[in-house]
Amino acid sequence: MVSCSFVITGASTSGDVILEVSDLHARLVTEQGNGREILKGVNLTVKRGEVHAIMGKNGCGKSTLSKVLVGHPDYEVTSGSVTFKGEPLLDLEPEERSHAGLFLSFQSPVEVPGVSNTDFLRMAYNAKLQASGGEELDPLEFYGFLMPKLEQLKMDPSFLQRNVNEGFSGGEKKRNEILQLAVLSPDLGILDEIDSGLDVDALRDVAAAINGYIAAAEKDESTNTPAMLMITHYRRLLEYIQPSVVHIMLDGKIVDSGSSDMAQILEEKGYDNWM
Ligand SMILES: Nc1ncnc2c1ncn2[C@@H]1O[C@H](COP(=O)(O)OP(=O)(O)OP(=O)(O)O)[C@@H](O)[C@H]1O
Repeated sequence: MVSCSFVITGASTSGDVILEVSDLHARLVTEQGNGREILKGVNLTVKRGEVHAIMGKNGCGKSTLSKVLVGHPDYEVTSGSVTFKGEPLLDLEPEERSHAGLFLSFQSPVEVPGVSNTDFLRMAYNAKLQASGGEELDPLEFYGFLMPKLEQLKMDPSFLQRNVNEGFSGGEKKRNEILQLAVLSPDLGILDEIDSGLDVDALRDVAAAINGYIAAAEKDESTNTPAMLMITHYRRLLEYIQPSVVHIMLDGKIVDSGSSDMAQILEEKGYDNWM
């Protein structure tokens, strides 16, 4: 079993608070949503070097939380606050949040016909470099940057020539999300049900790719220590990637937080234990 407790030593920034969510309320502003409140007072503190898992019943607001954090236009924050790396997050545009170091993996990654994976990754990487005043990488330089990432994640280079997610299997799409994560190396990576729809082997491969990313981030002294927030329904993922904290979310709120044992209790007793 590949297991990794993501408690990073070495980097001086490990342990700093990276995300602070305080009494966050948000409602839907889509036509069908009818202004319904989904987040009803979420509190969450994530420090560098930690992996947090959020588990909760269908429809309790887990994905909404992740989308509100990245600034999805379907939701409006009605009260509460979020700071990211010590600065207010909610006034930033989605693109600015990404450039600030926030990354959300898609639950159902979209296909982008006609755009090769390499070009897509290079555009995303260069946009981030540009935003921080860095110099863009040309295709050759980017290739040199990308190849070690592929090796870290044990991904086949043939992935790069194909169009983004076009014809990819479910497991390949999820691994491609992890490749994007590794290229952008965000301060906080949010993985929304990265394990959904995967068979046992694909889950192991995706978990190994995440652990590969974590191990590389651990060694890389040139970047700040990142943190991860994983939304999942299944304990199985947490057997491969051991979280620092597990949160239980019910009806728009985090109602309990604890060690990874909580996922075991959840499996045995169900959500009734918290209702
Ligand atoms: N864009 C939207 N339009 C209409 N309803 C929405 C939208 N986004 C979320 N909702 C509703 O808000 C509620 C919370 O949804 P959300 O996706 O956050 O739940 P979840 O906890 O991630 O659920 P699951 O575990 O099933 O993925 C659900 O009732 C959902 O139908």
